[in-house]
Amino acid sequence: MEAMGGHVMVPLESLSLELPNGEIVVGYDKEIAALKEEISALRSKQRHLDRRRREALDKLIDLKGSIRVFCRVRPLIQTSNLKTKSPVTVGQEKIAVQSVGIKKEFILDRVFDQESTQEDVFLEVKPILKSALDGHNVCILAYGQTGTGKTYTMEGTDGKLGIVPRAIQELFSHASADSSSTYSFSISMLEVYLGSLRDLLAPRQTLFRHTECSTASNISILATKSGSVEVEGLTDVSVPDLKKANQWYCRGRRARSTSWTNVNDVSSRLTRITIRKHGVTEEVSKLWLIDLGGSERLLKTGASGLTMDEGKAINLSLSALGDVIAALRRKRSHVPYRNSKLTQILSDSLGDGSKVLMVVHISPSEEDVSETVCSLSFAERARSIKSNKDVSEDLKMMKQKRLAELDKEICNTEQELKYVNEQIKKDEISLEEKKQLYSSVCQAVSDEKGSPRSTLVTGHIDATESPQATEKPKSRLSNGSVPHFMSSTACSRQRHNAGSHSVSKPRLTKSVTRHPIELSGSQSFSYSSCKNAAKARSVAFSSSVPKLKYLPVKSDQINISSNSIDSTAASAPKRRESFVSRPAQRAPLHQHRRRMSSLT
Ligand SMILES: Nc1ncnc2c1ncn2[C@@H]1O[C@H](COP(=O)(O)OP(=O)(O)OP(=O)(O)O)[C@@H](O)[C@H]1O
Repeated sequence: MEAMGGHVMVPLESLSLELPNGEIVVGYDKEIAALKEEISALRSKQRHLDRRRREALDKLIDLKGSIRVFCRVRPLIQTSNLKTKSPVTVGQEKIAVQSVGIKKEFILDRVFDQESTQEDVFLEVKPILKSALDGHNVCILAYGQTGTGKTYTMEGTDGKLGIVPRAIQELFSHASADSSSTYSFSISMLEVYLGSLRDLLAPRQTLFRHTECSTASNISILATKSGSVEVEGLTDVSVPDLKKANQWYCRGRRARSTSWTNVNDVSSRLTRITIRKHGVTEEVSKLWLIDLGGSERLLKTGASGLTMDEGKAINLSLSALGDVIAALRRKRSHVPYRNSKLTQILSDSLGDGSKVLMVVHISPSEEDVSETVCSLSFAERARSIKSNKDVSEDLKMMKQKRLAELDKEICNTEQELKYVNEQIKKDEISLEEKKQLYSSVCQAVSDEKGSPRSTLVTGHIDATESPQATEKPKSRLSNGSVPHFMSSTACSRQRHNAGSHSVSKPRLTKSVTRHPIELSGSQSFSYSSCKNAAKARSVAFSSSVPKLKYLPVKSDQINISSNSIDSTAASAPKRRESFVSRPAQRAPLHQHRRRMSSLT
């Protein structure tokens, strides 16, 4: 505090605030600095945990195989009263087909029986979605004979949502829970029919089935030098929230079902979600969700004409996909992506660093048994991991143990991350509240009418009777009902008890800390005006927000007016921010002394 023309100058950082309940708020800057420090430490922990989680997930997926194949058996649809035994027997990772002249067993990564629910399937899909959020390109494909449930698995029905709507939901919920990064998503949908591509989200849909199909698409596939693929001309809609994403997804579904009538079984439908993760660097990844055309063989259907062409096209597309997967599995240097439109589009999402999940669908009916065997043979070939039957028991056990360890590590890290994320959110809210409170005080200063150099009346101090109290307040501990930083001082409690008349007078309190109020160096506080401003402002504040009340004076910084020099004056730091008292509002010295002593 300095003396200026008979006015007492109080360092701005000495400011304290009084809450409506009489509590005194002190040490704001320390609180804010501590919070900032804590948030920064939590963020660094968050990055560390996220790295650990990613590494564990990568290892887990690699160990499980970057091309995983599941099988789902559709429930039996009874076409006649004749009850026949299903040729299919299902285990957890095993499926046996037994019929006249057929006895085969297939090993896959996971088999879902007829009773499996959409939730069961999605639970197994979830880890791969995390991989997509971590920056890997991911492909989830539904393969199988017509009518075996591909669309049911991918899209689902109203009450039983399939993988696509659940995945969209999961992406948004993950993005909102992850405070370490921000994500943005966009969606595209297209259909591949007879080797042509159709944009399902284009503003106007072109209906074509026969001659138009070769000319209707203006989509072209471009491979960039870096190996990524651009589908030029394909509509890509940015979706800021789940609602918008669902709206566009439904629109794409409608476009598909209303335009190319009756081609659903011979066309492949692709939904692409582009994930942008904004952090220090931007990571872009693609999540492809694909409902492939029916895989039945042409000979069986006895097709001719257009149906024959459609069958050939889908067969070409599926066999090209099979060839690509086989080449990838065998780690061949040449992967034949160019053999079909489908594999060209997916070329950067099936290869190195990508994760592929294929859900092969089969019918439990006796009449479909040969198609079932074909589909399962395709499935087994596609797996990147050798069948367990070729692996020794010891190795199997070791693998299971390692998988369980990684699973546990991911689970624990996610728990820790969840806790850290919540803590960051809480701290950020708390920090924001404190900053707002401070900015309100600053606003009170700038509201000072007329003068940019606002003044704060602190009371007159006689040269001979400078305050002696220099000790810190004994306790600022919370009484439990308010945060600890808002605990009352002895002074506030005394004043609160003393009645309202004393409240109206300017007071001196000890300041404990500096307050980093963002004022220009020339600004200072006027007690009276601030009090009024703060009172007025308290309408806008929540009821718990304090009004400016106190005139904190750091006693060891108290300086005396020009003609009476305090002994501490020489050592007192001179600050540009100061509060100047007005003689008319000076408090008698004895009042001041009493108050100062009450602080001890
Ligand atoms: N797991 C299941 N649970 C209950 N109903 C199912 C299941 N799988 C398929 N269905 C039903 O079987 C019928 C055929 O399924 P769906 O249309 O999904 O087959 P699809 O393989 O997509 O056929 P397409 O190749 O013609 O598109 C639908 O009525 C669907 O609701």
